[in-house]
Amino acid sequence: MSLLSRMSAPAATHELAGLVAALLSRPAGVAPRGLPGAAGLQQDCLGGKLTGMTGRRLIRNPTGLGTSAARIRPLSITGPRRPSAAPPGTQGAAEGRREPRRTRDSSPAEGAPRPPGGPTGPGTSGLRPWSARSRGGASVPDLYCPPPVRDDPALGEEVNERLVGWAEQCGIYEGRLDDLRAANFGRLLMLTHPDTDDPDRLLAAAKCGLAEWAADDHYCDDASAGADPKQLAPRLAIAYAAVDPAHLVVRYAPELERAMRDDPVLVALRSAVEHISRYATAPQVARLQQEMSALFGGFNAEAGWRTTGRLPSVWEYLTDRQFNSFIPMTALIDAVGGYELSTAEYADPRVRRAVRMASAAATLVNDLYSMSKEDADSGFNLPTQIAAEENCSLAEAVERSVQVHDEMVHTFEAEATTLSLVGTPQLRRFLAGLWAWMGGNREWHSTTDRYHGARAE
Ligand SMILES: CC(C)=CCC/C(C)=C(/C)COP(=O)(O)OP(=O)(O)O
Repeated sequence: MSLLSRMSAPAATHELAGLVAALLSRPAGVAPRGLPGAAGLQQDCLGGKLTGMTGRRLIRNPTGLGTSAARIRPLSITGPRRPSAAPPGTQGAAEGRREPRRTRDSSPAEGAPRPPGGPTGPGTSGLRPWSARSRGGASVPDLYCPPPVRDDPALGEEVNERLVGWAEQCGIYEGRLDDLRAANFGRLLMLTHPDTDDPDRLLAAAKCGLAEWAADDHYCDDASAGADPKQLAPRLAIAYAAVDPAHLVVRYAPELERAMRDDPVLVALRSAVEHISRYATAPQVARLQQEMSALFGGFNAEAGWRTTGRLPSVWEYLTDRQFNSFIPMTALIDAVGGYELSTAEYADPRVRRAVRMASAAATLVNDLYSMSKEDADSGFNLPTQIAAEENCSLAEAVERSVQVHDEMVHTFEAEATTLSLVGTPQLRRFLAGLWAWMGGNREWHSTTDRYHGARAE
């Protein structure tokens, strides 16, 4: 019996649950009475004054000529399937852009499809326990995590097939396409972005995620796929140029271009960013680039630990996991959903904190589920770092890792709740999107062959 199989998934009860459910069904800026943490709203983390509990928003909705498309109705991610608007300012702007085929509307309606796990949104997990899902008899870790909002295997399958075809064209995971198909990254995207049913939007985001994973596998983790810590930093510098184009003078540009075409990881990164740019606005693409730059910095830290043979301390590892995390994937939540969170709001330190907490917690889910695979790859994960530093058994270290995860999720939940009061409808929708992302991420990790297939066992 594996370590993970001895842990059971409990009811994710939480005192905020009912209040947050009430909050998410209200218009922005209207607080339910007695919301825990409301006092913290009076002051932001830098000591500055917030605009007030029930008053103005963190960022005002845009007003004036031409801004009506940027306003959206209050969030309900359990709404019916109807075509939604393209991201503000992007309609038909790029050649080849496809409109969403099926995208979920944000308005509630009678008879709307209910998510498999019951009520959703930050805080609502306490309303319905997330039931343990087992595979081959193994139960999941005891994690505080929402349920998936939507599980549509056919949609996941469609995205996955197209994704594997694209990977083959790029040349990533050569000779391992069957493993790639079985990992079912298409399902991950279907589960984590429930506010669109458009396979092409999901595919665009899936390509970004898979290209990031390919950089991790081919450059960082998997020596049999070419990973070499000594080569990592210069490789990543060039890889960043695939994400955010470098502009060389005429004499040298062809050599860079050749390098971009010769390396499957670079081909994948460039192609993925090109595809998502059909749906994302320029500020959304810039956000993705910024998060990928930080991701690559995190990859470099791991390579440093590998080459020096020094294990990171737990605080150091957790700091790296703030950047070397799923944050480039969560950064696309609004672009995939067909709306836009403004740069100003995404950059607000309180929003950054919430986004980092949620994305890092989702990454710790990866640490817990991928432990056996990482042992084989000599990769890093939180339980291993805790066991080494705190001189405890791996089982105890797993329990402590779960506590770290749960604290982050609780923190996100409370802070997302308060941010929802002062933010725009787009922010509220984005925060609910993060919550949904965490639920879908956990579901995928508990079922994917990447961590439960023959190689992982
Ligand atoms: C954004 C993205 C998909 C990056 C890939 C690296 C990353 C942040 C992971 C969570 C993958 O983690 P890890 O390196 O531990 O890989 P496996 O768990 O072995 O799949």
